[in-house]
Parts: sequence; C-alpha cells; structure tokens
Amino acid sequence: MTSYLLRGARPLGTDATDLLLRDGVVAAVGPEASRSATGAEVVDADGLVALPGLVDLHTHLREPGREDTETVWTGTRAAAAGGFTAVHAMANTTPVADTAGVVEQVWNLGRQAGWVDVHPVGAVSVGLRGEQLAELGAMASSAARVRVFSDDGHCVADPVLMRRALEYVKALDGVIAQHAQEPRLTKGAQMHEGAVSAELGLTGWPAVAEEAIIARDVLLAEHVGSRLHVCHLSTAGSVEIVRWAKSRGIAVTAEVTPHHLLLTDESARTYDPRYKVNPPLRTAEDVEAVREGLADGTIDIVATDHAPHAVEDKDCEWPAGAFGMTGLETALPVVMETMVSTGRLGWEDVARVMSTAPARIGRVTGQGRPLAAGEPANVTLVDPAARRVVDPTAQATRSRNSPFAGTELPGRVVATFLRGTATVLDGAPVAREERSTA
Ligand SMILES: NC(=O)N[C@@H](CC(=O)O)C(=O)O
Ligand SMILES: [Zn+2]
Ligand SMILES: [Zn+2]
Repeated sequence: MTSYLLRGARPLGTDATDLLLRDGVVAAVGPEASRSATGAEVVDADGLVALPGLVDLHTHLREPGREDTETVWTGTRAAAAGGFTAVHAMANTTPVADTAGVVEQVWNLGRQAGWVDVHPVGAVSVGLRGEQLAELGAMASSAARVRVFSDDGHCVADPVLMRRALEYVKALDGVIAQHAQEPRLTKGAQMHEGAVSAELGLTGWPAVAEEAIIARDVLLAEHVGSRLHVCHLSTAGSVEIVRWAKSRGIAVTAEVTPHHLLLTDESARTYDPRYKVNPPLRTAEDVEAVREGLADGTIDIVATDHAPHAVEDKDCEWPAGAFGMTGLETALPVVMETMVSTGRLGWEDVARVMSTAPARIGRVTGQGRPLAAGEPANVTLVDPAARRVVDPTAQATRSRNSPFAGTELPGRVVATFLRGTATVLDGAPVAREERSTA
C-alpha cells in the first residue's frame, strides 16, 4: 500500500506542517512525518488546507432502481471528488431500503466501489408509505449496522407512527431523520409560498408546513426521550424552533443544505426546474437565518441532499419538473462562499459541521476524527485560493441537475484519502476498475 507525505499542508487552516499517511492511519504529523517518510509518495500540499474527510448525512445514490441517474459507484466517486470519505445513502430507492436485505445490498455495493464508506439509511415505514413501521431492528443488526432511519422524500406525517419510531430507535442508539413537510399543507406545491409564488402563479409551499412538523417532532422527541434529526431545515422559523428545543435540552440535531445557504425563491423566476427542490428555496431573510443558525451552532451540520435526476425530469416545464438538485461536488465550495469567505465559520468549524458532527449524529466510527497520529487517515486537501466555474458536464455524478452550473465558486478539492488510499489526486478521481456488482 502506497504511503503519502502531505508536505506543507495546513491542518484545519493552521500553520503548515507535514502529514505522513501510512498503513491506513496518520502515522506522524510535523518534523517526525518527513523523517520517517522513506518510500512515501510526496504530495505538494503547499497552501492547501487539510480537513478530516467530509461526511454527508444525506445523499441519494439512486441504486437500486434509478441507475440511469446515479449508481453507488458514480455517486460515491462524485462524493470522493467533493472531498467526502463517508456518505449516508437515503432509503427512497426502488425497492425501498426498508429491509435488512436491501440495506445490505447497498452497503455491499459501497464496499465494492471503495470510494467512500457507504452507510445505508433505513426507511422508517414499509415502502415509505407512512403506515407501518419497517423492520428497524433487523436493519440495525444487519451487516450495514443502520443507525439513521428516514422516510426522506416523504414526511412521517402520522404522529402515532412518528412516536413509535422514536421509541423504537432508542434501544438501537438510532435516530429518526425527518423530512419535515406537512403533506396536506403542501398539496400540489411548486415553490416557496410568498410574494414570488403569488407573482408567478405557482402553488406555494408555506414555511408553516415545515415548522409545524418540526415543532411537533421536537415535542415528541422530548416526550419519548429519543433522538430526532431534522433534514434540510430551510426557514427562519425552523431555526427558532430548533434553538428553543435545544435550550430545553431536547435531543434534536438539524442540517441545512448548501443550496439553502446560497439560493432564494427569486431563482424560480427563471422557470428553470434546476431550482425546484424540497423543501423549496426560501427568501433572503430565511437564508440569513440559516446562515446565522449554522454559525451559532443551532444547526449542527451541512448535508448535501444530493438528489440526481434524469435530464427528461429537469429539462421541462417547471410544474412537470422533479424535486431535487445535485450537490456532492459543490458542497464545500458553497460553504466556503457563504460561510468561510463571509467570516462566519473558520476551518475548524467547517471540519465540525461537515465531518465531526455528521459522523457523531450517524454513529459512524473512524470518521470525523482529528488529524493526529494514530487516527484513521481520512483526509481531504482543499485549495482555498482556487476559484472555478461549476460545469456539470465535468462532474463525476451521472446527473447534470446542478443549480450552480455557470456559477463561480471558491475552493477546489485537490486530494481525498480514504484510510490512507488516495481516491482523488490532482483534483481528479483516481482511475480504477469498476468492479462487477454481480
Ligand atoms: N430534496 C428533493 O427535492 N428531492 C429528494 C427527496 C428529498 O430529499 O426530499 C429526491 O430524492 O429527489
Ligand atoms: Zn427530504
Ligand atoms: Zn433527500
């Protein structure tokens, strides 16, 4: 196994030093690293920031079922290109990941691909239908060791089912990740309900449809004494509710997506379904509130909600378009643009919200660890001075529905290491043979 000497890297943006990656671990940091680097391949990391490998708690890999839009192979290669070393694969596949069999299949595909660690998310309800609890225990004790359960794409709308799910995961040390969308308040919704939707004549998705579910669920989590995670929180009111819940000691965590940190409902004026997503892009005031919530720790993490879609589902009229946007390869640049360049987060905070905290919430071991001797060598090298225009045709994901196409963003992932193996070098995924999944 090749060892690597990362020469002159800046761990979490601090002073330049050397890191030696050998036998899957960070073997040494500092002068000791170069002294014991015999035989190591040298990576010139001058000016590059070293982060613990990024961990995404919310990715759609689309396999099984929609391999035309993404596979475990293409999606995890895109993740590595984006600086990730672990992703959680959402359960809204076909078939749904609601059994030990399906989560083990996805987990195995992830291991065979070897780009990042794949942690399958288990469905909360059978078929995501919101009626009957799926076999959470069997998924937890399967080889995939599922700890995060979610009906994402759908809301667990029935409060009784949500209560039972929260009760059930307590014994599994699991967490329910809720897609907070009151279905009856969002019937036929096309975009955020507000001045722009009124002007465009598109059916609105009001903030209260998200906030009402979050308010209900934090109270249920408190009542049951269980862990709740809020997916893709998007409104100022949601931030307020989570802030209040945390002040009461309720075990709630929350994520925001890169697109909700940068874009607003104004983009719907283009009628380009690239900007169509659940929850919808909100107002500038909401964007300000989620940035503030992320900066003050109310929002724990950034998660991509990478949602690849086929061209025919996006190259169409707005109302016919599918909800969702890609995000794995632009997440870090968008966080840099919205949070680092604005002085609201330092590199230490970026490591926390994109690696350490998601690993902790998902109960992932060996990820989100400090860049210290003896730790697993999951490392991402970022060039903070680079600026690039996003070109979806040059991305590793199989889909092209990036809302940032044509946008110039800071930052470039130069290298990613998964337990000491380079998955990305010189800014490109390391060529390797796609192993048969048969
Ligand atoms: N975010 C989306 O708009 N779409 C996601 C589902 C989801 O995250 O709700 C998808 O699976 O396409
Ligand atoms: Zn969702
Ligand atoms: Zn999602």
